[in-house]
Amino acid sequence: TGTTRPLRILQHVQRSAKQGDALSVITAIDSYCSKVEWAMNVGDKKGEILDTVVLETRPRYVLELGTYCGYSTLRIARLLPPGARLITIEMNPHYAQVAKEIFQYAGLDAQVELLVGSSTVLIPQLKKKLDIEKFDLVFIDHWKVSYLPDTKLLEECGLLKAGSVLLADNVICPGAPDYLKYIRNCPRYRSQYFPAQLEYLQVEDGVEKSVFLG
Ligand SMILES: O=C(NC/C=C/[C@H]1OC[C@H](O)[C@@H]1O)c1cc([N+](=O)[O-])cc(O)c1O
Ligand SMILES: [Mg+2]
Repeated sequence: TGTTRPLRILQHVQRSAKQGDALSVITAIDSYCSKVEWAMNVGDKKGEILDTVVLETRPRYVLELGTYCGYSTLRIARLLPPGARLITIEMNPHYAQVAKEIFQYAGLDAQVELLVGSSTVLIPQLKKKLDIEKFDLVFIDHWKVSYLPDTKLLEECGLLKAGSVLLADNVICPGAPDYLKYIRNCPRYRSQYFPAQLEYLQVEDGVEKSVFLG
């Protein structure tokens, strides 16, 4: 095995992290991706901003768009109270399989509901299929061209309420210019930019936190 980057990350986790210890899994992934090979996890610096937003939002219903290997899913899941629900959508079945194994290794697989498929197809099904009313927090980290259409879809499907928080990764690099323009000019949102760096690199990036006003 070890033929793909996600599989090599999983192998490193299984070799270096402590089973059932989510923080050691998070640390192992950051160590591997900063020293051995880069991967598109939100990373430790932007991850701390994510942690802060999760802790201050205290969400009951969380949606993540773009699971990849599950790094940010773990960062969120470890901070949620029992009874909270974390739904993560990944359209690449291989990424989803690796993420599932990483959740199991970290002991958080019961806290995470992983859906494999296109976010644009799955978002309109969430209310019926998963009995979800509204999301308190949405972490957006999938294809950058999908940020804006999927945000509009969340609005149209009535999945946001006054106070819902959107947190978008990579708004500078690779960038999501149409999303930024919309979310910063739409009167239904109050946005705040958190400058940081692209994961594991000295390149400028940041996350955009936007509160839906209803
Ligand atoms: O494309 C990025 N993320 C989108 C992920 C895309 C994958 O997830 C959904 C789909 O399965 C696709 O294969 C990305 C890219 C960089 N980057 O520096 O290229 C940095 C990041 O943090 C990123 O989230
Ligand atoms: Mg990202």
